Amino acid sequence: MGLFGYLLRTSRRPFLLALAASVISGAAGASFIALVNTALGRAGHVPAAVVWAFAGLCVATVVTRFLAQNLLFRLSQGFIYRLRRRLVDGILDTPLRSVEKLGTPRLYSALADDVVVIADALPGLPMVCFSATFAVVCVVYLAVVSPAVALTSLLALGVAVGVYRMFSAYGMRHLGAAREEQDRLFEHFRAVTEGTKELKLDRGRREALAGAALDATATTYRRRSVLGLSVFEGAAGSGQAIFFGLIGVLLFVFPAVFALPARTLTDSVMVLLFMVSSLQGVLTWLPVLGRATVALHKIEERLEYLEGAGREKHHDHPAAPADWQQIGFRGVAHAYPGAAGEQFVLGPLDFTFRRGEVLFVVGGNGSGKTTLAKLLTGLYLPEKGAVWLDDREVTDDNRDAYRALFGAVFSDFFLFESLGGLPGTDRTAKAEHYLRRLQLDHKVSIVDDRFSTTALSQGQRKRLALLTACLADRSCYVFDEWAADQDPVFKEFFYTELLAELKARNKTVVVISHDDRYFAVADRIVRLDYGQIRADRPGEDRRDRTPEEENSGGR
Ligand SMILES: Nc1ncnc2c1ncn2[C@@H]1O[C@H](COP(=O)(O)OP(=O)(O)OP(=O)(O)O)[C@@H](O)[C@H]1O
Repeated sequence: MGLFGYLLRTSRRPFLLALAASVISGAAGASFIALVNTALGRAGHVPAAVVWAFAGLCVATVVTRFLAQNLLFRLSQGFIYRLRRRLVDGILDTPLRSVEKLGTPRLYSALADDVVVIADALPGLPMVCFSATFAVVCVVYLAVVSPAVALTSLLALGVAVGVYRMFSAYGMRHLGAAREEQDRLFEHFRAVTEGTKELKLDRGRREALAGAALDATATTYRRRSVLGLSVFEGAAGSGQAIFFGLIGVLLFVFPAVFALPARTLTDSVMVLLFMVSSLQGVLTWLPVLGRATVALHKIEERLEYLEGAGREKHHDHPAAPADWQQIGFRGVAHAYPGAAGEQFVLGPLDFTFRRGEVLFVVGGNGSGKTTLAKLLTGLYLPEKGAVWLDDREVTDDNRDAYRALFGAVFSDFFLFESLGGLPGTDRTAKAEHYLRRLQLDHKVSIVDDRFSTTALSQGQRKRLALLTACLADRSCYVFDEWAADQDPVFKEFFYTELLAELKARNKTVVVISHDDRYFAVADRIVRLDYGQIRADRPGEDRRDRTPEEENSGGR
């Protein structure tokens, strides 16, 4: 669907209002030209009514044009906001796994670039409406002056539209191909911004990635864009040439064939010149419209993907019972398809997480610990089996409330600067308390409900993430290799003080860890091995295992 159709569907009333204002403005503008011609024809004997009409049309053209522009500016800003909002809501409401499959570069590209391309194109819409109406009124005026001229102009308009459609189909193909390259460009940009250190250290990779690969993609993008935009420019040039040709026909052919009076000829040519200058703006805007149409298709494609992946329900479901006693996995399984057809499968798992226990999940790299944590926290939906909270199955209807039981720090955590949304009117005091305990009070303070800085070492940033999780005050915590970046003092604090404290407050704590030195603090240790639970035993019992055994079992 084109930009006009989309606007009509999503913002019918304001769009039609703006169109009406543009149409009135275009009609007033063209009538103004006709009036000028009439006044020129009277050669000094102009009736007062014409003078008043002249003044009225001056004011009407300017006012309605301003009104149309203003309405469309508002409409386009609202449209952009709603488009971004739909994308953001789509990302937040779509199951995490589907968002992961789409990948951040594609989402960034839609949010940051496509929306801006559309925003750039929208202000041109009033001009199109104005010019289209202007052209219609001019043709009507020409029909009054000379039906033959009007018919020829209509014919020229028809040819111009036909040529444009032919060109634009071709141009759109190239702009579409350029847009595909843009996703790849964003992937390279991500590699450059997130892999700056590695690229600085490694000239070979820098040249391969930031040089050859980026250049190749950028070159294809540029070539396709230039070709697509040039085709549109070509369409604009052809449109202009057709109108110049029309004026030539009027000047040199019509007087001979139709014996047109000189006055009629002058009027017609003058109107056509105004028409050409009014259409000129539209013609230069066509490439912008082409890009915007491609961008809109891309956004619609992303939205369709997100919506097709199934919306998660976020409604005001009653909170999960605060006194829950256990979370049960019943035949829970999750599979990641592999590149060469092979896949990693976690489960099917039958397992119970008990209230108030400290449970360590151990196992080699890639054995499925993080996947298990995502299933436990309700971030991944089980592909098979079900998660049960006491005697209630976690379903689409109550998953949002179920997720509210968890506080988590994943190994790829995101640190929010703001404390907004965290519970408690005294959260600043609590945050300051934890800052002292985590020995960050000399670095960070709370200013206006935000951390004064998050420009810290990775271990310190993880401490802030832990602080945030603690402020959320949930009944079950998941820490995915939290201590991996901590110095010995903080490892000790985490494993011996914090875990004990959380347990004393009847929290369930699931700790993914490779720190075999501290396995003894666990009430229970679960060892994963190639996606299966190989051992589920009390904390003490694992002492007969070597660290190598504890950490084996990945791919
Ligand atoms: N986003 C993903 N897409 C495809 N496959 C994935 C993805 N994440 C994980 N996997 C696959 O799932 C397996 C288990 O990954 P997971 O992150 O759960 O392991 P882990 O035990 O937490 O590993 P580690 O100790 O290295 O953090 C991996 O071997 C990998 O093949």
